[in-house]
Amino acid sequence: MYKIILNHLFFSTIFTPIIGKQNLLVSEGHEHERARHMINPAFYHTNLKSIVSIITDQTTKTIQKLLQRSTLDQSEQISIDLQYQFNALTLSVIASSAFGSGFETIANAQEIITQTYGEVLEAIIYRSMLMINQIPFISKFPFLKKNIVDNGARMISELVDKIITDRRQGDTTSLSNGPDLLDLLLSTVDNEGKSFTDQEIKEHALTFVLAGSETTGNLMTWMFYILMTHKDVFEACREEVDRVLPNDIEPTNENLPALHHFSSCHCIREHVIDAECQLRIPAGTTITVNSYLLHRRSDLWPQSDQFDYTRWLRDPKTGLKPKLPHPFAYLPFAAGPHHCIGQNFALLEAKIILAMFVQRCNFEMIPGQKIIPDFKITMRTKYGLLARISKR
Ligand code: HEM
Repeated sequence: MYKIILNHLFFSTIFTPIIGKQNLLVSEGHEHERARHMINPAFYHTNLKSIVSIITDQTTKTIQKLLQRSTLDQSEQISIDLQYQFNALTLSVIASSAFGSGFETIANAQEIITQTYGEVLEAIIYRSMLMINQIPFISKFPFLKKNIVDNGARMISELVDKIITDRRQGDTTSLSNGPDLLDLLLSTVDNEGKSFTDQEIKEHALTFVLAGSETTGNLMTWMFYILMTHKDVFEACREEVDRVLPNDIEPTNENLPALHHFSSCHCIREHVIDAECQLRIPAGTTITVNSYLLHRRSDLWPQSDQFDYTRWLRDPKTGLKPKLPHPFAYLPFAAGPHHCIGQNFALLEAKIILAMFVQRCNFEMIPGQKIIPDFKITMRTKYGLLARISKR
């Protein structure tokens, strides 16, 4: 048996222009271990409690905006692209959690994070697909969207510098009733009592925004695709939310644990992991696990191509989670030292968004559209997910 050491070349070459090199996603070895140790506590369940109000606030705003749009013209059948909306919502949740009130008060902050950040990412992915980013010599030539990457990255960097300075000076605060991710990054220290530098803080915050927006946005999109195509799943969720959160009560830390159905989410993502396996693979080899196929292996999962949330429900007698068919059979958040640090954050966020939409809205899919998975690091729907939303 060989321990396979992972090489994060893929992430470092592709995302460096926007997140730099001193962050969890890209760093390795001692630097990564130190940062992980310093940041881990922010994502413990107890510390995430203060994020709940940010998620409910942002979700309430999105629902209000969508319902207003859908009632503007009753005669017209307004169709809404849920993929676009969920990606925007999850981006505003993570940006509000990472940057606090600076995200709302600093001029152009929202525009830079929601628009410029997206444009830079798109340009980076475009250039990576053409292998430009991966060849340092060619990546310096001023063509194929290089100006979008350079100018956008500079604007984002200057904005986050200002956000950090403002928070240090006490000009901005967390948007929740407790410390946010920026507070944690500013206050945490390593074993020798050393804090992160401002450059490290900036890169970690930008990495949270990068790693924590579209991933969860796509999860929501696929969840709503399931709800709109599986009436039984939708009804089970609605029955539960009406029982646990009647009369549009907002999700809180107290009532969230009673939403059992909403904890059963499936996520799909291409990624690389550390693993032990029975193949002889030279040390240092980069391996990519196709989690889409892994999660559909019929030798591991009964009725593997069916969506069945009941396979994730806890045993009603013991309260225990169901046992996996193999420790590495389910890897939406990867495994090993680089596994997703934001897993608890993502599942908490998904649960709240799902519960509030099911509680307050009716939605149906626009007929005749093609839903085609599109693999670009994460898995989106190629043409979005068009739906009609109305007030319940
Ligand atoms: C459904 C949503 C999500 C999925 C499916 C997901 C999946 C993953 C996966 C597979 C990795 C490992 C990548 C690798 O092998 O290097 C990862 C890493 C990471 N994720 Fe997530 N993620 C999600 C949400 C989030 C959120 C909400 C945050 C932040 C709040 C976040 C922050 C990170 C960070 C910082 C890393 C790098 C960790 C490290 O290398 O030490 N993720 N994620």
